Amino acid sequence: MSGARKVSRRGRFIVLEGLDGAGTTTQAERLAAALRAEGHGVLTTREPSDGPVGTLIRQALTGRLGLPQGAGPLTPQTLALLFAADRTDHLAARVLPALEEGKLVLCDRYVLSSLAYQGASLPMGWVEQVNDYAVSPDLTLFVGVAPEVAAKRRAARGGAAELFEADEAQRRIAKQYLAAIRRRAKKERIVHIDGEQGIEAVTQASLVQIRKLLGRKR
Ligand SMILES: Nc1ncnc2c1ncn2[C@@H]1O[C@H](COP(=O)(O)OP(=O)(O)O)[C@@H](O)[C@H]1O
Ligand SMILES: Cc1cn([C@H]2C[C@H](O)[C@@H](COP(=O)(O)OP(=O)(O)O)O2)c(=O)[nH]c1=O
Repeated sequence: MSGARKVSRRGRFIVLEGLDGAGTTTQAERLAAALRAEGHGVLTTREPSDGPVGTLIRQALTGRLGLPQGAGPLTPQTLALLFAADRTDHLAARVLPALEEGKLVLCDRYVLSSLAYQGASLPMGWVEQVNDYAVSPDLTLFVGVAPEVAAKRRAARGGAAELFEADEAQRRIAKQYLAAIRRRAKKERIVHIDGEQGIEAVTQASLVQIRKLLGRKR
């Protein structure tokens, strides 16, 4: 990000991104296992985080906020600010300490999700601005799948539908991801992984990119 702070980080910050159902949760677990087996210290984490604001967001996404009768829904702006607020807590509580300890941090979603999801209904420049505090990842792996493929995988996975999971919203978010990647790729390393391959192939393609990062001098 333009105002990204320089923090002492001996570790590496790796982010997984993609549509709901693209397979980032599956890959985060598999990549962590593979990297730990190679002797790396790994922290797996996610956004929305498991902190107080992240927990509130997850309740909002599934309509479980428990608001009094008549209290309106959160506006897109409020939600964007909540994601950005959660991010600052998450960085302070989990990500930055692990990076300082020299760990590999594998994070399921980060700023690019805000640019794609909140940027689908708000000016992307504003969303970027409210996330200015967030440090840049060393590598982002975008697990790309067609919205129809992601929808089939969500249906097979089951579970309650969340706020952004309607088919039309996902098609808009897919386009927005590509616009966000074009915008951020000038300043950050973002690699597209073909997420329509089998699970193991996606893991191996991701490991190639992570090993490249680990082999590179800072
Ligand atoms: N490459 C893949 N091929 C086929 N199915 C997959 C693949 N990756 C994940 N899945 C399945 O799709 C569903 C959604 O995956 P998940 O990792 O939960 O997605 P996300 O965290 O991106 O929403 C799960 O049931 C998972 O087993
Ligand atoms: C981190 C982040 C997530 N989101 C959305 C993406 C998902 O729809 C939802 C997170 O829910 P989650 O359960 O993590 O999604 P999944 O496991 O299916 O990928 O929040 C945003 O809209 N903005 C953000 O900044």
